[in-house]
Order: sequence, then structure tokens, then C-alpha cells
Amino acid sequence: MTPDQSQQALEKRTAAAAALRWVRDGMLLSLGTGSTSAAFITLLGEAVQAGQLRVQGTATSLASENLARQVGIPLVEPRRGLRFDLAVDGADELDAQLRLIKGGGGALLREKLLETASEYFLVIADSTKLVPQLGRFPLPLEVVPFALPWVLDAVEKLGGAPEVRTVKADPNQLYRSDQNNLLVDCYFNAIPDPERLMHQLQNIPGIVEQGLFIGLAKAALIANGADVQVIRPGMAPAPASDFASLP
Ligand SMILES: O=C[C@H](O)[C@H](O)[C@H](O)COP(=O)(O)O
Repeated sequence: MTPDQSQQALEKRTAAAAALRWVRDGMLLSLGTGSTSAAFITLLGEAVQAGQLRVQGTATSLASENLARQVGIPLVEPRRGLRFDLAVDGADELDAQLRLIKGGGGALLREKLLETASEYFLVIADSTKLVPQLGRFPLPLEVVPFALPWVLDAVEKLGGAPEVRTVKADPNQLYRSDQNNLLVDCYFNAIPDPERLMHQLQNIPGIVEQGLFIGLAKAALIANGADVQVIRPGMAPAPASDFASLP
């Protein structure tokens, strides 16, 4: 790990620990996916094991479900009417208006489902994730395999350079989501109008979900060194220590 990577790992854990302070006894949680969420799930599991918190959760990926099980968080299966008190999840990029790019870990579909079904969606992230403009990170799409050629054509027409995701350890093998769909990473370099791009992508048949999350997150906890700032749309950033409960 380079010094930058270990600083980033520390910040992820710091943001996760800050989010844990706002989890209350009895909450039903949506558990996110990725390394920042894994730090949160691990800390949450420790609190559950220590008898400090009684909570239940549903995970946004099979990986997070396995981790939650390992650390002793009771899990709830999807069912009609299921709503979550709080969703905690990372992001690949976010701007000051809390527009997010998600799906770097391939879990965007379940993340969007559970975060839409949550009363409060709290983003946790290290300082590298907060950007002035979205788009440096390639925008992930979950795509039905049969639709792939047409989706690639359509993304190119929108000005993106699409790349079908492969498995890191074996670049000859296509990456599959938990739903067995393909992932396409779209390089736009800059996304000046995320709302417009989101609507354009939503109109392309065969895209099951796209990685722009707009209007879903209520607050973000951004760790910068040992400090944690709360970011909310239209409000000045404030230290997380100013809030005794969810901001
Ligand atoms: O599909 C993955 C999720 O959207 C993650 O929340 C996102 O990729 C951030 O992951 P990490 O916390 O590892 O940076």
C-alpha cells in the first residue's frame, strides 16, 4: 500500500466510525457495498457483538451480506413494505449537491433499490471522492447481456467511451453482477449535466440501472485526515462533531 492508499484507508474507517455514532438501537439498516461500507459493517458488527446495539440489516450485495453474517448482524430478506431507517454506503464520486457516481464495486442496482427504500441515505467517503464536477470516474452501467451491442452504440452517441468490465484477476473473463448481468464503465471525463445524462441513459433499453444517484443522499460524511465534515445540499459543510444525531 502506498502512503496515499493507507491515508485513504484510514479516512474510510474514520468516516465509517462517524456514521456508527448515529446508528440507534432498533434501527433497520441498508448496508452498502465497497471498502468504506465494509469498514462500517465491521464496526457495526463489533457494536452488535458487544451488546451495544440491536439492529437488523439488508445488504446491497452478496459480498456485504456475507460480511454482515460473519460479523453477526441479523439480516432481513426483501419483502413487500420493507423500508429502512438508514442506508449507509460509499460512493465513487460525489459533488457538493450530493449527486453521486456509484457502482465501482458492481453493486449499483441493489444499492439504488435499497437506498430508494430508505428514510435517510448517508454517504461515507474519504476526501478523494468529493469532486467539483462528476465524470473523472467512469460511470458504471448494469446491462442485460443480450442488449450489450446496442447499449455500447448508444453510449458512444452520448459522447462516452464504453468499456465492458472484466474480472481484475482474469481480463479474459467478463465481470458479472450479483444478478448475472454485465457491467459497462463509461468514460465521459466530465459530466457537466448529470440530470440530463441520467435521463438519457434511463431511456436506453437494456440498461438495467445506471450509476448516477441523484436526489437520494441526504448527507455525506467526508473524512479528511482525522476530521469529518458533514456535507448537505445547499448548506455549508459543518464538522460532524456538531451533530448528536443524524443531521
Ligand atoms: O458498487 C459499489 C459501490 O457503489 C461502492 O459504494 C463504491 O464503489 C465505493 O467503493 P469504495 O468504498 O470501495 O471506494
